[in-house]
Amino acid sequence: MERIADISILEFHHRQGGQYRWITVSTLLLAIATILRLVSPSVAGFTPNWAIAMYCIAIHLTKPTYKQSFGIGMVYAFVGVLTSKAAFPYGDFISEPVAALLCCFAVKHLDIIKWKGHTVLPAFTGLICTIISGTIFLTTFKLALNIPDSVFFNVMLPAVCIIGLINGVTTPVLYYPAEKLFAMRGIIDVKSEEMEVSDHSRFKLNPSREGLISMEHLSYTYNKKSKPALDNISLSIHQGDFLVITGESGSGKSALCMAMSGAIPHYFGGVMKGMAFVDNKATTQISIAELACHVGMMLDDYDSQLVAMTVEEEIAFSLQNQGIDPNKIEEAIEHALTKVKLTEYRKREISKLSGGQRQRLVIAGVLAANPDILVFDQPTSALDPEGTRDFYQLLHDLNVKYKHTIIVVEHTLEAVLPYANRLILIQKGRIACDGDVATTLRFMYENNIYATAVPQVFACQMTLEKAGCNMGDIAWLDLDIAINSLKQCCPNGGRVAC
Ligand SMILES: Nc1ncnc2c1ncn2[C@@H]1O[C@H](COP(=O)(O)OP(=O)(O)OP(=O)(O)O)[C@@H](O)[C@H]1O
Repeated sequence: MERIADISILEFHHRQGGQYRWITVSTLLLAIATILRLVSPSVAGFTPNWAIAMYCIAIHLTKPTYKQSFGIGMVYAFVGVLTSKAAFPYGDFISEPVAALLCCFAVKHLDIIKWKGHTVLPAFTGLICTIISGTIFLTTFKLALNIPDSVFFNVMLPAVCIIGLINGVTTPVLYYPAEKLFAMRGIIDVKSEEMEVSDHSRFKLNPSREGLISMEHLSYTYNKKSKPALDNISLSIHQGDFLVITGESGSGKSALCMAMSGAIPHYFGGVMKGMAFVDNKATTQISIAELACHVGMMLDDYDSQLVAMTVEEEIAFSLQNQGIDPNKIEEAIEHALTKVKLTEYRKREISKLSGGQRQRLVIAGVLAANPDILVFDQPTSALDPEGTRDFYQLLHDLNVKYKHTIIVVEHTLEAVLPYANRLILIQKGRIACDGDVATTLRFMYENNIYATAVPQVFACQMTLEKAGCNMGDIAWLDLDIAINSLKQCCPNGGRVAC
């Protein structure tokens, strides 16, 4: 294992789309191939082999490993066998994985094959993979059904060569629009911006700070961006913290949350410098699935995280995804519902829940993995004041009663700050201030940085202080604190001592 002396210069490059994009792309193309196979007319008895063209395209676009390519070939074979009208279609189980592996080899090692500076690999793999796959398939067909040699050599093999030639044209013709489409949807990178993916597995990476999460000189620049979204962030988050992160729109708050959950760098394409550690492990050395056991995240469009029909099905789905023992699911559902106070809604359809209840359900689903840390990105943007108050009371319970560490990104600070022990102000991707709530609010007010977000009651205390009034040491985070503080300053209803 290689030791890294200066973690701030360590870089990690990642392509857009995440570790499972090979599944997304190959599955979508498989659906298209199956439809085309069923509806495309034949010309002089010949049709392209859509399946081979499509998995070659998927392998070109996502560059899977050999194991993953084998998986793609097997899935296409299954669908091929199920939809085939041939008397003996089972040769697909050999021919498709072999051709997929061949395509994977070509993508990894034969990218040098060029014509006038342009790659001709899609055409080459379309041709070769079809001929090899077809030959294997027909050989099994011949052996199984005892086809005479004369038919095999004079009819079947020439037919395979013709279909190979057709696929040699079809594959590149489909490849370029597919590349454009997937790049437009953000599933893959545009070819010209594609970068090598880094591998940190050979490094020995240990945090130099203590904490459930620690970030060391972390910078992150999204693909196609010149300015970093995060710029040299160093911080530690400790067990039991209730941390609020605030800052102007576009300052990098969500990016910071993404770096905590591992979506940066695992999903988003870009360049990360420095390192984020979760539970003392570098996020570049563990998978998103493993990170989800430590950090649970609720997105601002939380409805997109709901997938089932009823409340209990939703939580059961999360639990099954975590691989929880089926005998323990019942108990875990009950536990998660108790934590978010939704027990009485257990059988209810999700469509019949209010916005606040759906939000609690998302939290219950996140809690199913039993993460120590819960991250909420602008959770109350769709809630009314009462819903917002209830929501933060719930987070307070999760923090105090169930010992979860809470991280909240918020613009509207009044409702959340009474529960927080720490407030971070982000400005242009950097930490402008990190301290207890009163210290950061004072910094914002005095330096006029995002001062519009400072709660009015705190701004009032600052204004009185500026006027020379001594308002005591306790920060006015809500009206009750302010009233008590004022009562102490003027106990007999007298005038404030200025
Ligand atoms: N997927 C992305 N690809 C490229 N750039 C992005 C992406 N997401 C965010 N950015 C850019 O990164 C910077 C930080 O964005 P981020 O969403 O983290 O800000 P934010 O503080 O959470 O903003 P808001 O309060 O509006 O949600 C912005 O300049 C934004 O345009």
